[in-house]
Amino acid sequence: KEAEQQQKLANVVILATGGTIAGAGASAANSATYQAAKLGIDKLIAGVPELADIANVRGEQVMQIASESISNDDLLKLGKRVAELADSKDVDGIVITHGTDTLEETAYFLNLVEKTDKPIVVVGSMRPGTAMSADGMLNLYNAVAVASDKQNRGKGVLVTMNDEIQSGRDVSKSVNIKTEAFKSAWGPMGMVVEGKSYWFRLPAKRHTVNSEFDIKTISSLPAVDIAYGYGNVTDTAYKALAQGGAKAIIHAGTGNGSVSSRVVPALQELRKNGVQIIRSSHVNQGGFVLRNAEQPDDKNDWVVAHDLNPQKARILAMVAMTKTQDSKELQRIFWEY
Ligand SMILES: NC(=O)CC[C@H](N)C(=O)O
Repeated sequence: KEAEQQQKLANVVILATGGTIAGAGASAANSATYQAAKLGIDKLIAGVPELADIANVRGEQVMQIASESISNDDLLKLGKRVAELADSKDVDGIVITHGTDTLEETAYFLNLVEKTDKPIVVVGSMRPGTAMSADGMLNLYNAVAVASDKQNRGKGVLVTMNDEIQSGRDVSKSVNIKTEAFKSAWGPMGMVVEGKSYWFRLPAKRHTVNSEFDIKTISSLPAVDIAYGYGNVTDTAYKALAQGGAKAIIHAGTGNGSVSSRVVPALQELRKNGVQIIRSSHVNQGGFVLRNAEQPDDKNDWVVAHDLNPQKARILAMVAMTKTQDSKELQRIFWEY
């Protein structure tokens, strides 16, 4: 009977990378003070015995770190392992446990480069498993449930936190401490309740199988850095980043991605020297930067990130620049993804 049930269940691999979902605190009252990335994947799986009812689950520890320390090389390593598993006939879905600080970056990266329609779900938690009212167990259960359901194929890389199914492209950590941390300016795509997925909308942007990018052909990512716009800003950071080797600089601009008059000449100069300048906005949600609004992008040969926040714009710029150094092509890519 047991063997029969196993045959019917989907095969889901959990790739563990660390974060709070693998964290541990000194006491149950420590919901915010704890160490991330302490528990191995076997302990995480053992902590949610109900997983065995919904999928044949196995785990792999890809790394064990807090996500603010994830490097481009880590992204490539994870992305290549996801692709290998997605190609395997006996894998139906993939879950990645991840720290929440850069979860949105990893989810968007995978959304751009994984050529599969199998569900890929990135998940984390806001409280360690040792805390009262820890959210990791349910988030992981929901992630495995979403990854094991064939109906969830072809919808891009997903993020399941706080009962919601979010697009890996759109979602962003918008609140810290609280468990309703992950939001998208365009709303969640669905809900996952008691392991069942309920869909309300689908992504309009190119992703996974419809993407022109493929992790299997990417061996390194170019340096792309971010500089922040604010009152009384100087051009020091922008120049330093270029000197440090940045091939593109994401301007995390005020409002419409506006650029201080004290910074404009340096950015024009950097562009002439070959550095791509990409204007985004650091407003909290719903940034929307348009070409030639606030700044003459056609004249300056700059790119706009449209609705992508600065950290997501960095991911897309890196991936795009593995294929093109042309600013018009870059701009096309920023509209399409
Ligand atoms: N809630 C979290 O996962 C944050 C812990 C840690 N800073 C990380 O991103 O891995």
